[in-house]
Amino acid sequence: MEKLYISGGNPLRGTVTISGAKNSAVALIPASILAESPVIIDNLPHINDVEIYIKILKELGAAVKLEGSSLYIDPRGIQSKPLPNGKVQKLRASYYLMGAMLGRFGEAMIGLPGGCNLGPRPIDQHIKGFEALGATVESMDGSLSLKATELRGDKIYLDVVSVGATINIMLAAARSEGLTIIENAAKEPEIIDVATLLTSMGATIKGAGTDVIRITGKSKLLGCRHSIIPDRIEAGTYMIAAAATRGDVTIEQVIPRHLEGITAKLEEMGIRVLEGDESIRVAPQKQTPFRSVNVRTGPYPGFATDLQQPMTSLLSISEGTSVVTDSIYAARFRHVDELARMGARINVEGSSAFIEGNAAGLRGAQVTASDLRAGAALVVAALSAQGVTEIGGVEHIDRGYDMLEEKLLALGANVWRKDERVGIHGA
Ligand SMILES: CC(=O)N[C@H]1[C@@H](OP(=O)(O)OP(=O)(O)OC[C@H]2O[C@@H](n3ccc(=O)[nH]c3=O)[C@H](O)[C@@H]2O)O[C@H](CO)[C@@H](O)[C@@H]1O
Ligand SMILES: C=C(OP(=O)(O)O)C(=O)O
Repeated sequence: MEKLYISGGNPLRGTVTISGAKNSAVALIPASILAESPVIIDNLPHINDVEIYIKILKELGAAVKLEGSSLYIDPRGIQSKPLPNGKVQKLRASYYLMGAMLGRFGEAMIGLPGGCNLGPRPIDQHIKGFEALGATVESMDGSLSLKATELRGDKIYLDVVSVGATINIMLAAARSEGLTIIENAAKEPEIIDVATLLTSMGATIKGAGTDVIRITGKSKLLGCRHSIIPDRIEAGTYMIAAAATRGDVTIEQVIPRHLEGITAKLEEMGIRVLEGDESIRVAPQKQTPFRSVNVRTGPYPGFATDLQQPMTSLLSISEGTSVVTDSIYAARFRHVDELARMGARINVEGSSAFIEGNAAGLRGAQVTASDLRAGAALVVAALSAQGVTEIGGVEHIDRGYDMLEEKLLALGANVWRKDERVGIHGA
């Protein structure tokens, strides 16, 4: 069992380069299934979710080669096979196999997805979309079976703004006959990224990034080359970590517009953030305590729920009371009890955390990450704390942070990983 150790208190200083976005990568890889010639995806992050997806594609019969950060996928050998359990349960984004396999073969049998345990995460809107396109969807023994003799475009109004449903419907619609219109679509940058790939493959997609997306499908899509957008959640995590350690960090290879939600909140706390064209700097701070703020998560361009947990750590070391409300995942507060072990004072009521900030800071402790961003929250807290923090549940963090220790070490953090069975890496 691996653990991450952080001896806190070092201000992070220097530059860090952000990797390609996890939530794009895990949609672009299955999107390649729809093509009838090779797809090359550049700027691929080296994270566990991507590794699992590569294995799934190989299992389906694709020829896949990873060279550095470029992934070559030849989807021609892919066969329609059931994937009831196993790897699909290890990540959330395995649900994209439903849209992609349905689009390519007119059938799919996929186990229900895994991913972070954030409370209920239904996929009824995905199913509603597939049914509107002409598929019959049946639930059996923890899997969904989808079948369509013909996929035909339709108008689909999403009852809930959903990233996954928007992308999944786009995938199936890209190989459907005629026009599909998604209303009340999600507007996250990763949706534009997937639309760009599908357009390069030959589909016609208008309106991605707005709440109405129009997709005109093609019976045959071809391969292409595509570079993944920067990971705004990884970037936001480093911004928060820089502030929490009162460091001076330039975060490179980002799209600052994608970071407006977090930038605005940091500035409201009195933290200096300087925007470049493709970089963002969290500059040295005055020694006065950070101000408390209230945060409410929302669909993009609102404050990202995936940054709510690390933000809670920063607010724990600010002055005054902050209220953090997660309107996307009401139960996304499993990090709170762990932060309490480090001295944070947080009460959760309903979908809100009431944080009594303590500018004197946190102290190292033994903690466990229950999910990916809970892990990020604990890393931020540990970097700022006095003493050593031992973080378990590292496998969750590895789902989404590319070269975390290497990047933190280069910024001056004192971090190492220990596998109880083998010894120490990266000290
Ligand atoms: C792989 C991936 O991209 N994961 C992201 C994606 O997850 P994911 O795509 O699973 O999240 P959604 O955008 O679908 O979920 C948003 C909200 O809609 C609800 N909902 C969703 C679908 C549905 O059919 N029915 C329904 O009720 C969910 O329970 C949630 O409350 O967006 C989330 C919200 O930005 C992020 O936290 C995740 O990092
Ligand atoms: C919730 C997340 O991921 P997933 O949807 O893949 O579980 C996340 O990236 O914070």
